[in-house]
Amino acid sequence: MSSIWGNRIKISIFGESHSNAIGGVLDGLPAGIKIDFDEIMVDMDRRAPGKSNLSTTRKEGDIPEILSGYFNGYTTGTPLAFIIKNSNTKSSDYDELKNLMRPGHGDYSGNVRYRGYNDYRGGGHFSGRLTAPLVFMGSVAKQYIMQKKGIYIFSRVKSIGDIVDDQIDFGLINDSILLKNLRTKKLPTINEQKSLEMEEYILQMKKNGDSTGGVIECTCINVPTGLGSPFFESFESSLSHLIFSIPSVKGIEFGRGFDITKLSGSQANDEMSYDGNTVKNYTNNNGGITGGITNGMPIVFRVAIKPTPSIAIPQRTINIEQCKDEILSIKGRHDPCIVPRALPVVEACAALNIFDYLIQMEGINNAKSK
Ligand SMILES: Cc1cc2nc3c(=O)[nH]c(=O)nc-3n(C[C@H](O)[C@H](O)[C@H](O)COP(=O)(O)O)c2cc1C
Ligand SMILES: C=C(O[C@@H]1CC(C(=O)O)=C[C@@H](OP(=O)(O)O)[C@H]1O)C(=O)O
Repeated sequence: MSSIWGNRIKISIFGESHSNAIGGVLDGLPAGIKIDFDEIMVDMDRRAPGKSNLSTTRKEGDIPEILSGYFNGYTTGTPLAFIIKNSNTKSSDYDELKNLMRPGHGDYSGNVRYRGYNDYRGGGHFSGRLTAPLVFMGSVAKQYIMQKKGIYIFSRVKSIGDIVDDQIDFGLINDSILLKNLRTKKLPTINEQKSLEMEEYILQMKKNGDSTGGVIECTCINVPTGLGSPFFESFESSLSHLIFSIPSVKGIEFGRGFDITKLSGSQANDEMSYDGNTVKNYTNNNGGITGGITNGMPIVFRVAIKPTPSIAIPQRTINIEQCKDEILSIKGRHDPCIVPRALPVVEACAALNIFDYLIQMEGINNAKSK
């Protein structure tokens, strides 16, 4: 099935951008987790539409309504089911898009895949809106892994177009980076001047009726050593599976990523030492994962987000009703850049992946062994 993920936990999402509601089910949660809804709303608001001039103008509260699995302030251990209402739909924006396929969106491939039965309004089930349930479930996972293991996840905008933020030395993640309180910012960067340049660039693209993409860098610290497996259940592969579920993602790289190929072995290897009882690496070129298994260093990965497909600049496309070529200029409400709203979604995927493996590890550690 296409909308379910997980091994130890199972998550599923449902709904369409213009249906009554979207939602999800998170199954496999331990009983007795206290959920802080104020904390969850911080992440929901970071993703929600209509919050800034860098976003689509559609306005939604994005308040999750719990249907089951939660009682007297704690998870019950049974499936946590919830909905998020859709209210500010404007389906007339999509009248002509029933037959005119938006280049870069899922309209044509989705029409073929679902034999024309797909709900095309607002992108239907293909919409970036379906990332709201992911953020809710990821936020619950974040709270669990933070409370249990002190795992902390943060992300920043690494680049927008050709504007690139400063490098972080991932061998040396320290409080000064964490204290920058990245998640309160509109376009979180390490170098604040870069953030201003990025904003200006996005607004220029918006004015031109165009859009832009960028790269998100996500870091997870205090992740225990030993999560993952070699081959098919490597930590990287399950995380990539989730990350590629985010509409608009075109790539992911870990640690030094593709650039590691430019180093020699002696430069690329992360040399090791004991720090008391803890094993540390002097560098983190492998992004905290070796052999498909976490090695105790921060997990560091970057996600490539393409430019928003729906743009006002006229583009060539097809009319599937009349089987002819046409020119399309899209007039609805769209994000000039998806990156700022996708940050909490990327963090949610990281949290859910860690959560899934932690539950497995705790099962293994609780089992009797010789
Ligand atoms: C948070 C978020 C917001 C998005 N907003 C828009 C949007 O306003 N307009 C648009 O055309 N695509 C938007 N997208 C991207 C499309 O949903 C996506 O490009 C489309 O489903 C096709 O999937 P693909 O890009 O993975 O091939 C958004 C994606 C996300 C994650
Ligand atoms: C509503 C959201 O973003 C939407 C994502 C989206 C798309 O094609 O992905 C298209 C737009 O939908 P509409 O045309 O209905 O305004 C965005 O506004 C959201 O993410 O919550």
